Amino acid sequence: MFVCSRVIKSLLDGGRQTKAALRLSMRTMSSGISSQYKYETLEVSQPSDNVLQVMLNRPEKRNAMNRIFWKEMVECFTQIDGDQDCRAVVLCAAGQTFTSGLDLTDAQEVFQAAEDKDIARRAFFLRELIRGYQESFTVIEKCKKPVLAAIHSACIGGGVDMVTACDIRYCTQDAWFEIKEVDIGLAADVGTLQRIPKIIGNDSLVRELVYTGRRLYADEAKECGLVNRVFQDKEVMLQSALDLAVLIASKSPVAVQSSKVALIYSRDHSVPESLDQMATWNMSMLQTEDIMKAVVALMSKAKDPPNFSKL
Ligand SMILES: CC/C=C\C=C\CC(=O)SCCNC(=O)CCNC(=O)[C@H](O)C(C)(C)COP(=O)(O)OP(=O)(O)OC[C@H]1O[C@@H](n2cnc3c(N)ncnc32)[C@H](O)[C@@H]1OP(=O)(O)O
Repeated sequence: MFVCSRVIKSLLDGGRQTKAALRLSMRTMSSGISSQYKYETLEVSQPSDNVLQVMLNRPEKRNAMNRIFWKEMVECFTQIDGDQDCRAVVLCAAGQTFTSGLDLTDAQEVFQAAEDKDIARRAFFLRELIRGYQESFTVIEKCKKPVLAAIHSACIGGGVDMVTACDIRYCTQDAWFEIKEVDIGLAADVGTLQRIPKIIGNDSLVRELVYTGRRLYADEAKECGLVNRVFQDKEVMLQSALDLAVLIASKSPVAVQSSKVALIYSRDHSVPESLDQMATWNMSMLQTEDIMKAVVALMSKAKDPPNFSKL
């Protein structure tokens, strides 16, 4: 009886919330998502309900990562994490190149700022700087909404750091990846070395790529598991990435976002620790109305997915 009344209540609430959500989403679309997400190096759009597209937008510089970009990534993904209307994100890039990585001209100026400091102060400055740049991509992992990277053409240096922090990677047939840092005399320091071994699970290949800076082309990237799908061109890839984001956004946000948190936790912890985290997490999440809604929809063979409330 209790379960039954909860089901009916949740269905009724769902109806009310659908209308409210529809009104809000119409309002959002009419006021324009770009007025809520104002960035210089990133263009944010809403291609579909509950889905945001974040596009690197310095095509004339091949989307090189300058200091504004490093700052805006943190602001943008923090904003997305708190955006109840967003349930999945597509990360793509404008122009002919996905990204040429670190903006070498800008970086030179940034490093020069510490030149006249004493050696210890310069070291502290650089440490803070690197920690800040690391955060620009870790924020993708901290954002509970799944982030799908749609990569075309060149993905160099910092680009590999960035996409390895994403949940899912698609690329075009003409895509190539380059862990370029060795060629500019440094060890990659903003995420690639920490994340890529866990993604492709081939230590020998990782070391080859890291020590040589050679290009990894689309087919090999798929073969080793860096990407899971390769598309003939950018347009087809973006449509497929959007379709996937829409599908993810149709699921319970409680289920999807809890899964992301658990997957990242378990990557960094032992199986027993991760099972414990899962049990503690789900002792709250199992009480969600989403389970009831999903089960009712499943059992009644509903054509459309249930309307899950904002999270
Ligand atoms: C704390 C440290 C944190 C992060 C560290 C990350 C490390 C890295 O990212 S290492 C990788 C650094 N990047 C590179 O070495 C790539 C350099 N660029 C290229 O190889 C090429 O530009 C290209 C990406 C292959 C594209 O070639 P093409 O299509 O022929 O374009 P270009 O004519 O070369 O460039 C057009 C325009 O963009 C400027 N530009 C390109 N890349 C960068 C860059 N990385 N930094 C700054 N500017 C870049 C280039 O200078 C041109 O500018 P103009 O004003 O038009 O001359």
